[in-house]
Amino acid sequence: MTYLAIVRHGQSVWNLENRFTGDVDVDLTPQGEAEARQAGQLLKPYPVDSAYTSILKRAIRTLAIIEEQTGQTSLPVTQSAALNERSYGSLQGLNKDDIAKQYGVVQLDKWRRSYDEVPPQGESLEHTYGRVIPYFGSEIEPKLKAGQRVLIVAHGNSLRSLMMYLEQISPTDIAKTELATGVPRLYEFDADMKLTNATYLSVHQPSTPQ
Ligand SMILES: O=C(O)[C@@H](CO)OP(=O)(O)O
Repeated sequence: MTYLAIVRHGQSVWNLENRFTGDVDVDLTPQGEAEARQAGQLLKPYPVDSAYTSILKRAIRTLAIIEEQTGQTSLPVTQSAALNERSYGSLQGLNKDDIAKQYGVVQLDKWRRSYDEVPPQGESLEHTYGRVIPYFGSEIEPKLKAGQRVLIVAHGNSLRSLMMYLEQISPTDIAKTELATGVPRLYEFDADMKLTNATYLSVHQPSTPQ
């Protein structure tokens, strides 16, 4: 039995400004740092043997903050561009509301959430899947199969493609699947690498006495 935790980086400056970000290397906001700290607290009960992240600073810094919080500061960390956010091509830097005004909300939604729509000069989710999953299969899955526990800190769309693979989400259903910043998702596997549980970690709300 082992587990894999995935975390989308905390809020970035361009998340806050509602701009297409893709592979532009923008930093975390103070709120993004706070989200990373909370993710670290939630991950404390789930120590890992190694961690993976993209080569973009919003993910690298989120991972570093998580490590500080969990106390796992000497974790082996691998950075790979295979885990980068999908490229939004010529949409990068543009405001999403302005794009909605120019092209309509239906087109905006297709570019953001459909599986196969390709943003101008960018990557579709299908393209992103095509680089994330082979990397996961060759570098990360063998470690899980060997019983090691792994943390991946990456991006909304690179992780949505991984969620498709792990949870067998269809191209239609992935369009409705969102991943919030800084909220860890934990996958548990049995000895045959069969997924036994998938859950978001969240702050425990004490129940109100009846
Ligand atoms: O702009 C982006 O790169 C992504 C992630 O922040 O946005 P979206 O949610 O539109 O895919």
